[in-house]
Formats: sequence, C-alpha cells, structure tokens
Amino acid sequence: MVIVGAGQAGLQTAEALRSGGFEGPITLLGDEPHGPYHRPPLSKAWLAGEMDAAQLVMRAPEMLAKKGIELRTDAAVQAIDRAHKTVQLADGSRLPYSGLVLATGATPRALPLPGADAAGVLPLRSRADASAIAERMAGCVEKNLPVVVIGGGFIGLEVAATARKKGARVTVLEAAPRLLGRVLAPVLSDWYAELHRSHGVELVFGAQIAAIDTDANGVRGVKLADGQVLPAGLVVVGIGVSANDALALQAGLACDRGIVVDACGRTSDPHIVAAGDCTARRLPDGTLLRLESVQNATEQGKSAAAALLGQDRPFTATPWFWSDQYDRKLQMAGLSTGADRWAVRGDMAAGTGFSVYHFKDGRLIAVDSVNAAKDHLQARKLLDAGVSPSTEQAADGGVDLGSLLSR
Ligand SMILES: Cc1cc2nc3c(=O)[nH]c(=O)nc-3n(C[C@H](O)[C@H](O)[C@H](O)COP(=O)(O)OP(=O)(O)OC[C@H]3O[C@@H](n4cnc5c(N)ncnc54)[C@H](O)[C@@H]3O)c2cc1C
Ligand SMILES: NC(=O)c1ccc[n+]([C@@H]2O[C@H](COP(=O)([O-])OP(=O)(O)OC[C@H]3O[C@@H](n4cnc5c(N)ncnc54)[C@H](O)[C@@H]3O)[C@@H](O)[C@H]2O)c1
Repeated sequence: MVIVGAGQAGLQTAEALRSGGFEGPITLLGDEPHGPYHRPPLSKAWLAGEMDAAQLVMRAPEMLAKKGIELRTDAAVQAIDRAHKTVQLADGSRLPYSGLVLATGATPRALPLPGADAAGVLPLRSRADASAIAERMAGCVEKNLPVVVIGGGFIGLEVAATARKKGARVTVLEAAPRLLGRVLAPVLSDWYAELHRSHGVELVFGAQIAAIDTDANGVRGVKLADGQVLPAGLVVVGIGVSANDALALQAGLACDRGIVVDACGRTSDPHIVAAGDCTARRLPDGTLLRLESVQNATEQGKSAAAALLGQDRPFTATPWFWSDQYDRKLQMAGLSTGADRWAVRGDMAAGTGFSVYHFKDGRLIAVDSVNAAKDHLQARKLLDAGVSPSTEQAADGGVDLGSLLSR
C-alpha cells in the first residue's frame, strides 16, 4: 500500500490498514522534512512558544517502525500512472502499489496582489510557516511594529489571539461583513468580534486590499483600496485553502474542488482512495461536502483503509471542530448553514460558558459551544441519534437534554 501525504489523514490510514489486518508493506510518502505532526498547535500553543517540538510529533519513528510503516520524508510524488499502478517520485524513481491512498491535504490561497511575495507576508500551514511567523512576530513585538492579519477565519483569528498574547498590536482585515462567516452563524460572529475587540484587536470589515507596501526589509504595510496604508512588520494571510487535487486531476480521477470520494473514501478508481483536506465527499443528495478538520481527516482515513481492505465503513457521523482563542474554547458540532432559528443555553453576555443551538424547520442541526464541553459532547450524541429538543428545551438550562436520548 502506498500513501501520498504524511499528515493527519495519511498516518491514520496507514495505522488503520495495519490494525485492520493488512500484513503487506505500507509506505508513507511525505514531501515535508518532518514525519506526521499536529497542525492545530501551529496557530495556538506552538506559535505562542508554549510547546516544544517533541509535543508536535504525532508518532515517533520507532513507533512507525514497530508497526511496519515505512516513512519517507522529503519524498514528493509527482505523478500517478494508473495503468501500471505506480507512482513517480520527484527523484525520478517509481514505486508500485496495489492500493493507493491520496492524503495530500490543502494549500493556503495566495493573495493575488502586488507585493504579496515580499518577506514578512506569510501563510500558515506547515511547521516551517509557523516558525517564520513566530520569528517575525517577535521582531514586531520588539520594535513595536503592528501585525496585520488578512482574513478573519480560523487561521486569522487564532493568530490574532496569539499575537495579542505575545504583546503585538494587531489589525484583522476581513473582506466579508463578519468574522468566521464560513462556519459560524451571525450571532456568534458578532460575539467573536466583541471578544477580539475586548482584547484590543482592531477589526476592519468589508476590507479591500489593493497591494502590500514594501521596502528593502520586506513588508512595510498594507495598502487598502481607498488609499489608506496600514503599517505592518508582519502580514499573515489566512484567506482559505484549496484542496491539493492536482495529482488526482492529472491522473484522470473525478475532482471538483477536491478529489471526489464517497462516504467510504473511494475515488473513481477502485484501487485508489482519498482522505482528509484534499477530498470533496459526495452526499446522498448529490451535493459535495468539503470539510477541513482533524476529525474529518481521521475518520476518512479509517474509512479509506477499510475500503482498501474490501470493507464498507462509511463516515457519516456528525462533523465537529474546535478553535482556541484567548481563554475561550469553541467547539462546534454539526453544520449551522441554513439554520432558521437559534436558542442560547447559558450566559452568552458573560461569555463564561454557553451554547447556541441551531434549528432548521424545527429540527436541531448544529450546536456551537463556548467553554461548555459538556454541552458539546451531548450535542454530538443528540445529532448522531437524530434527536432534537425544542428551542424552548434547548434554551432552558434546567432541562436535561441528555434525558431525551434515553427516551
Ligand atoms: C494552523 C492550523 C491550525 C488548525 N487548527 C485546527 C483545529 O483547531 N481543529 C481542527 O479540527 N482542524 C484544525 N486545522 C485543520 C487540520 O489541521 C487539517 O484539517 C488536517 O491537518 C488535515 O489533514 P490532512 O492529512 O488531510 O492534510 P495535512 O495535515 O495538510 O497533510 C497533508 C500532507 O501531504 C503532503 N503532500 C501534499 N502533496 C504531496 C505530494 N505530492 N507528495 C508527498 N506529500 C505531499 C503535505 O505537505 C502534507 O504534509 C488546522 C490547520 C492549520 C494549518
Ligand atoms: N480551529 C480550526 O478548526 C482551524 C484553525 C486554523 C485553521 N484551520 C483550517 O485551516 C484552513 C485555512 O483557514 P483560513 O482561516 O485561512 O480559512 P477560512 O476559510 O476559515 O477563512 C478565510 C477568511 O478569509 C476571508 N477572506 C477571503 N479572501 C479575503 C481577502 N482577499 N481579504 C480579506 N479577507 C478575505 C474570508 O471571508 C474568510 O473569513 C481551513 O481549512 C481551516 O479549517 C482550522
């Protein structure tokens, strides 16, 4: 079995192949210099300098060796030859496969503007990116230069929170009228805007960026369409990602803003599966769902391994995500897009611990919890079981929603 991409999904698939009984050789090919590592801390504790390198590592090399998984780092796959069932590596060598896993992740979208390639204008996806941001951020704190973050999504806001923690001045430029518009309902976008403002972050909505202002040291500022220039010693660009589906496209696999897979991770080739950020999952109603999260990479990895072993293990569980900003842990269960009503449990104004329950046509479709882990875990159970409280029950902290599950 050959796995392209030594990240969250690639590692999970390799381990699930072994635990699923596959006894042949497994090769995990990654194009980074590191073995599999945790990405979530890169915008949080790692960026804040609160974690050491060993804690980022997902599996020690000895552990992989013990499981008979051969890890090859700095090994970029350049092409797939489906007719001969081989992959071609950047060094020109070829590797045969009986089953192939594509777990190539995603690439941050680049800012298509003059000056965007200047030193100090940085994306955040890899360990190398995070180290470069940390170094430049330290310089900003030392010289009292502002940090400008482009994009008020997960990357932008987690970096903004970390930069504030380190003492930097921070402005977030968001093109849309609200924060986290891809994942949060407006009520929570507003709450997060207040949280960031209360920590001293400047927020600009409807931002139109014209260019990056540069000098010999790299970035000097961000020029807006109205001519205003915001000074900056570091610009972090977090404007979304694109699925890494080029290899699959070139090999003729079905792709549509990601490698199209079914709930079991199967692609349009019976010998090739895909998992994680590089995929777009076909739903029963024919639409495509792209999820970019640890849970998705982990569960699709398990499903993809099962598919290669000839078993059906559809991943249909409720999606969940989390985000840490300041001392607030946001945990999201389900997808709130399309909700027509919502109810709040707990004290949202105090912000100490609350959940927003989202309903569509009278049914619970998602729950976003802030510092309310118990609500989140219960919400996943309710959503998995298809059990819906009424909006009144959701809003009444005296009603034990867990009891609905046992009815
Ligand atoms: C800063 C940051 C914070 C995040 N925080 C959270 C969080 O709090 N919660 C959450 O749920 N999710 C979070 N995510 C998202 C989560 O990390 C991703 O959804 C997850 O890593 C996806 O796993 P993956 O294996 O699909 O992709 P990746 O982890 O990106 O792994 C893909 C690997 O494949 C390699 N590769 C690509 N092409 C090739 C090739 N041709 N040959 C060889 N190797 C190749 C890539 O270099 C990469 O190493 C965060 C992401 C980032 C960047
Ligand atoms: N806690 C988490 O789950 C977490 C944390 C960090 C990153 N991630 C993952 O990392 C990936 C990238 O995150 P992201 O925050 O870049 O993407 P995102 O899609 O979450 O947010 C991008 C934001 O940038 C804005 N934007 C787009 N173009 C812009 C422009 N030209 N100017 C200003 N704003 C613009 C969008 O409106 C959006 O709000 C995603 O896969 C995300 O799920 C997840």
